[in-house]
Amino acid sequence: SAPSAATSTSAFNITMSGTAEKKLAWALAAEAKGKTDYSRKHEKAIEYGTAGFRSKAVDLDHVLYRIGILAALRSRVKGATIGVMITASHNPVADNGVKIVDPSGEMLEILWETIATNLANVKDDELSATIIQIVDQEKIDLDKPASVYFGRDTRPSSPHLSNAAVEGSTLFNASVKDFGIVTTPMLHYFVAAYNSNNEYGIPTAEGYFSKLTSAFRAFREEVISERGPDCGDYTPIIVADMANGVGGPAMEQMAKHLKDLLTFEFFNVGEGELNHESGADYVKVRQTLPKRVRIKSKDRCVSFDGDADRIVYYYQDQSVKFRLLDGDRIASLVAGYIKNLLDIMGMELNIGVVQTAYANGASTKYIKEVLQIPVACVHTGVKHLHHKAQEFDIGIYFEANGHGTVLFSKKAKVLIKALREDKSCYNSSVYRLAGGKRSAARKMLTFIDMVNETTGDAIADLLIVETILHARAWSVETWENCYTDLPNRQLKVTVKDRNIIKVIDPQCHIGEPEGLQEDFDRLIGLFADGRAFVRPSGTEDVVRVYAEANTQANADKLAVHIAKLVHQKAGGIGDPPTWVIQQ
Ligand SMILES: CC(=O)N[C@H]1[C@@H](OP(=O)(O)O)O[C@H](CO)[C@@H](O)[C@@H]1O
Ligand SMILES: [Mg+2]
Repeated sequence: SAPSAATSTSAFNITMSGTAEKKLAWALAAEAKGKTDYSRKHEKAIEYGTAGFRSKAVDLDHVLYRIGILAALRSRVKGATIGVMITASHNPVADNGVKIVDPSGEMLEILWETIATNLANVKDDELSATIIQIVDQEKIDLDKPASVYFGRDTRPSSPHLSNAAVEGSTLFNASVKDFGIVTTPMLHYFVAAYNSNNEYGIPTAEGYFSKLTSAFRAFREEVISERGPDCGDYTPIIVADMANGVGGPAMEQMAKHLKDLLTFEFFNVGEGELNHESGADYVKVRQTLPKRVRIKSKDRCVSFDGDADRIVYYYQDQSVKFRLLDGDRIASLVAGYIKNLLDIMGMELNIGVVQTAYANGASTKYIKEVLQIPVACVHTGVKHLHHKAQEFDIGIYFEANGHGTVLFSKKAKVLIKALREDKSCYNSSVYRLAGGKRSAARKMLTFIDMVNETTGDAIADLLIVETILHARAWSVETWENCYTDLPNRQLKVTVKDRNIIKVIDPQCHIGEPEGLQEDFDRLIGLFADGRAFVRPSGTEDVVRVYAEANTQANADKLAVHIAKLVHQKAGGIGDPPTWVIQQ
């Protein structure tokens, strides 16, 4: 409705328009409800970190309520639907968290992270003033409609926290749609699809599964029509560890769509504790099989994380040795295949891979030197990778932990479509038309429909990996033979204040404490192929240590030495780290 004429209120003795009245009334109501139902019960500050707010679930009531309010405000600023996902991803089951999804499905704009952090931390009786401040600063028109989509993971605390957020949004007059238990990438997709007026897809679970699986099927048919049904060393059987998270129900639904093409053997689909001794993070960090999974030698296995935005592959070789194919491997596989299609199409698009310091040095070398594709290194956190990848016509980004996707620019899509349709850009200097090219263009376009361009998506990534392995007629071993990983080790160190450590660049060189980088450098110099760095985690109260070297024993040794230095120079808590304890 239109703002009403200016009025004055005796209580505040100021002249206000209808919107100002509404602002005050809503802000006061929010504060009153906050005090009674969602009060801030502790003094611990919380920060919108690498992946939103994360903490012990019991500390989050007020945060979720306030984020519900913020989402309703953000929706008005953007004139679009905003997403709120309640999850703490791979964290233990007692944790929880929340992230906000912006209109085109990407992570919340960085400027608003500060606004969110401030709103989450103010005292109960400062809530109305803070809300008013946000409304004024961002010039938010409360007469505009607002719409918020909600999703949550399988944590026992999630329904309650979701309700808190829904109440916040409802109080600010947002229309609310709760998708219940969904994967994080599904919620990103729903938001993007709805805001695109269904151009990106239909914003329902069925719309999501049918978009991805139709593309998967179409791609297979294209490959089979070209080369026949023989797919060499590729086998369509996958052992899948779902970490007792949202991946279980989602994958079971997806598998139904593709039961004639892929066979799954599922483990950890909800019978046990979330992320406990299973899941992508457990497998990646420990470099070992998840528990409660039965596999035979050479079975191709995957693990998702708790909210199904990460995937890692692995298998056991003939000598029962665990072999990991992580996010770096997926990036290499995808980049190599896309480059190949571009070569067939004769299309000179600007393609790049985005990694972080956690990428295995061997993968970076392979992508640069063998695939001849440029590699960019950015700070940890998907938002950084996503933004960097947008600078390319085709940007492939993956964190080593298996979180990533592929982004295609508008220009890339238009050119590839034109080539497939053999119309508008015919004879353009960008490409030459010849036999086989249109088939490659068709493949690229179905590939684009199969990836989730809004964020890393374990289900979509599984489908693209399976597609490429099938198209290349590769086994998991052929894939692994592309390059040999440098042995590496990750450790955690608990310190009094992890933010004492300041990194100055994406490679994580240390700015503070002073002199620590020089100590690291001296140590690293003693190890062949040595590389090591530390950074404060954005999701856990620890400093993370990463080291790689020519042998596993050396990588372990380097990691422990670096961890000891951190403990010593940055206020370590408890005993200095040793490898035995960390295991
Ligand atoms: C080494 C590592 O895997 N770090 C993860 C982890 O962040 P930290 O800031 O390292 O806690 O969680 C993030 C969110 O899932 C993910 O983006 C990131 O890659
Ligand atoms: Mg996750």
